[in-house]
Amino acid sequence: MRLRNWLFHNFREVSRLFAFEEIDFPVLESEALFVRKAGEEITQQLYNFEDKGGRRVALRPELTPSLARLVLQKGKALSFPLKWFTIGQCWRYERMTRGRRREHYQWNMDIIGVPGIEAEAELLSALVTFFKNMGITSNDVGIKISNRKVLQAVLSRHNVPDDSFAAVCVIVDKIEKLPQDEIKKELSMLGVTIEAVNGILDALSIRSLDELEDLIGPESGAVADLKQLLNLANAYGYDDWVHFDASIVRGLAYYTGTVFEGFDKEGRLRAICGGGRYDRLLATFGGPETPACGFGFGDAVILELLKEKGIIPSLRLEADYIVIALEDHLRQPASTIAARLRSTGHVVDLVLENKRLKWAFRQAERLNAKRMILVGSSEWEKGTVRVKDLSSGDECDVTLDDLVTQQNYKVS
Ligand SMILES: OCc1cccc(Br)n1
Repeated sequence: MRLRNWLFHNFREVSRLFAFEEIDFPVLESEALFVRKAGEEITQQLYNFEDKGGRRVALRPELTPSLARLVLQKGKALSFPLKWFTIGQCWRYERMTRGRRREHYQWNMDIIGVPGIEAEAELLSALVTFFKNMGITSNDVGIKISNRKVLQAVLSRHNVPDDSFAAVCVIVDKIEKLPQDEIKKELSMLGVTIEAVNGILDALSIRSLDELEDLIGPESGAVADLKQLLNLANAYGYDDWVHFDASIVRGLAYYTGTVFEGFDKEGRLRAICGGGRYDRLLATFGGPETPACGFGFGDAVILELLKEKGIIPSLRLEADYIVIALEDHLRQPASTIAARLRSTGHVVDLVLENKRLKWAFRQAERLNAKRMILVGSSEWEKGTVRVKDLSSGDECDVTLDDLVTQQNYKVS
């Protein structure tokens, strides 16, 4: 929990810095929100069931569809653009034999209502800010960016029907995970000719925007968008973090334009985060055409990376005081002392049972307590308590008022 809270605090800090509003949605949604026909792994592993009311429901596998539903539900009450973020638990149903987690937490930031590439540039800046705040450099992590319009241009050149586009993207996203003949087989099952498949593979191997311009020309706007995105990256000061890479398509069906993916440069981990533009999603839920883009950032890979880099701080509990009544009849004064110290903002661990002093010293170590307050009858009869500094061992007797106001005494 300390690790998770530290990570989420950093997610929240970046979201706050970018003036994004936190939102939340139910973990349990109507199954229909996630049913899509593009063959995505995320929809094939839906943690879905029928509830006692006979409803088809699912534990959400991602957050973006819920966001789209909320935007539509709020409708005219919203003033665009929306800059929303959330951190939410997501689920999938994996066979346990695969030994993979069925739940994880995802940080999402989304900008709704901005058609321009400025929205993507802002989201990428948030990602880079997060990485830098965590002590990660552009030598450790990069962000590959591309645009699905590249694939769209290639497919239309080969007369692949538009309604296969999403399914083709889902298959092409697996290009580095499956053998090439498996990819070719799955694509040909979609009616993609072998010429088209080779056209796709050629396009994905492009590594420069000039090459891309030669291949698809200026019509789709992909080259212009990517050039402007790289210019904005330079203006923000994160150009050394982002690279055009045509092989990036991402595996979610609803992306329509820019796509991006954070990766570790040692190439040992799965994608750290990913996102893109999804201008059609709200329309598919019956809403108006609404430009939108966002990213998802899971809690698993980033923690693996931070552990590998050895940059997770020691997340120790830090108590100021541990208070112990040395005899049972002193329990009430001990409670009064703890309450008075806490009312002035001090972190106090009050020993609640009859414990030996040896136990209290071990507890103090566990809590990294700075001082111990020993409430003993002879001191208490004189209106004082014994304060012991747990690093120097020095101690002195102090009245309760001096203890709370930290005046008229010094124990180093
Ligand atoms: O990123 C895919 C995913 C979705 C839900 C739960 C888990 Br674990 N992983």
